[in-house]
Amino acid sequence: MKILVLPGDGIGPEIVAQAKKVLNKLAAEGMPIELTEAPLGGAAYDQYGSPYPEFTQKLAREADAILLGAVGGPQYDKLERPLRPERGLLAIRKDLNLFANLRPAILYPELANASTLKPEVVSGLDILIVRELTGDIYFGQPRGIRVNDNGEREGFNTMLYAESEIRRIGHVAFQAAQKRGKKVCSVDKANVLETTEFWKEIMTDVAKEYPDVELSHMLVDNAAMQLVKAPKQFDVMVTGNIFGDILSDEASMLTGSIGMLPSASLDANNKGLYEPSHGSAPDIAGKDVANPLATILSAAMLLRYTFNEEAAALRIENAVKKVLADGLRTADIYEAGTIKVGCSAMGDAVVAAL
Ligand SMILES: NC(=O)c1ccc[n+]([C@@H]2O[C@H](COP(=O)([O-])OP(=O)(O)OC[C@H]3O[C@@H](n4cnc5c(N)ncnc54)[C@H](O)[C@@H]3O)[C@@H](O)[C@H]2O)c1
Ligand SMILES: CC(C)[C@H](C(=O)O)[C@@H](O)C(=O)O
Ligand SMILES: [Mg+2]
Repeated sequence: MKILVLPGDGIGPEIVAQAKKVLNKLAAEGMPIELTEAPLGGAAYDQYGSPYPEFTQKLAREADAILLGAVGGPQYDKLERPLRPERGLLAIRKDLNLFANLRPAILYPELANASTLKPEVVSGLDILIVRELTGDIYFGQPRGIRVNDNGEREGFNTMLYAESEIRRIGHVAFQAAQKRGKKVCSVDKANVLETTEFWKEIMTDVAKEYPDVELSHMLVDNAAMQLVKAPKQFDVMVTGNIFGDILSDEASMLTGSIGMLPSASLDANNKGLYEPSHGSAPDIAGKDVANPLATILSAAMLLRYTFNEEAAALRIENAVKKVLADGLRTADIYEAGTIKVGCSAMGDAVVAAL
C-alpha cells in the first residue's frame, strides 16, 4: 500500500500530520502501509521552483494513492500563473487523470447545531456530490488575458466538455446512486451555456443504461438555492468542474463546517488523490486550531476506494463519530457545552478512539 503524502501549504502540514497518525496506527497494527512524502504547491515552488516538480510527479505516478493537505497562500498570488500553487494541484489531477471527484456531504448527528440550517431541515443529510475534475472551464483552451481589437485588455476562458468526458463521469454518478438512494440530479446551466446543454443531453443518454436510477436535471442557480432550502431532496448530484467546486463548498456548511468535508479524486482504476475539500486556510495556519477531521475522513476514503479496506475505513469514521460524541470540537464546530481542542489534540483523540 504505497501512499504518497503531500502536506502542501498553510494548514496542510498540520492537518496531514493528524491523518498520518491514524495511518501510522493502522500500520503499527500490521496493515502494510508505506508512507513517502513530497512537496506540492507553494512548498514545491519554494524547494524546486515548480508547483508540481518532477520529483513529486515521479512519486505520484508510482504511488497507489495520494493524501494531500491543501495548497496556496497569499505569498504566492503574485507569481506568474503557471508557477502558482493551485496550478500544481490542477497539474497533478490532470497528469494522473483523476476525473472523478467524490465529495460526500454528511451531517453527523452530533453536529446538528453546528449546521447553518435548522436541525429539521438538515438532520440525516447524506449527499454525494460527483464533480468532474479534469475538464470544463478549468482546462479549456484558449484561455488567458489579452488585448482585444479595441485596444482594451480582456480575460477569457473556454468552457469545454467532450462527450467521452461527460459519459465517464455520468457512469460514476449513476453507479454510485445504484449503491445509495437511486437518484441522480445533474446540475447544469443549459438555459444559457451550450457546453452544459450538451452535458444535459449526454447525461440523459447515459441514464438509459441505469433504469433503476431516477435522473433529474436542475439549473445551477436553482441547485444552489435548493441546497440551502431543502437539501435532503438530493441523493447524488453530478456536475461539471466549476459548478461542483462551488456547490461542494456550499454543501459543506450544511454539515457544520468546511473542515468536515473530505474528498476522493479517482481515475478509471480507483487510483486516487484524497484531500479535504477546503483550502490552505492561511488565516489560521500555524496556530494548531484547524479542523483535521476532513483530512482524516479523506484517509478513510483512501482506504475504501483505492484499497478496498472497508472495515478500516469504517473504523476511522466510527472513531470520528466517537470523538464528536465525546464532545470534542475544534474551533470551527465549537458550541457552548462542548470541549474545545486544537488540531493536534483532535488527531490524538481520533487515534485513541480507533
Ligand atoms: N484543494 C486545495 O488545495 C484548495 C482548496 C480551496 C482553496 N485553496 C487555496 O487555499 C487558499 C485559501 O483559500 P480560501 O481562504 O478561499 O479557502 P479556505 O478553504 O482555505 O478557507 C476558507 C475559510 O474556511 C476556513 N477553513 C478552511 N479549512 C478549515 C479547517 N480545516 N478548519 C477550520 N477552518 C477552516 C478558513 O480559516 C477560512 O476562514 C487559496 O490560495 C486557495 O487557492 C486550495
Ligand atoms: C485550489 C483550487 C484549484 C481547487 C479547485 O478549484 O478545484 C479547490 O478550490 C478545490 O475545491 O479543490
Ligand atoms: Mg474548492
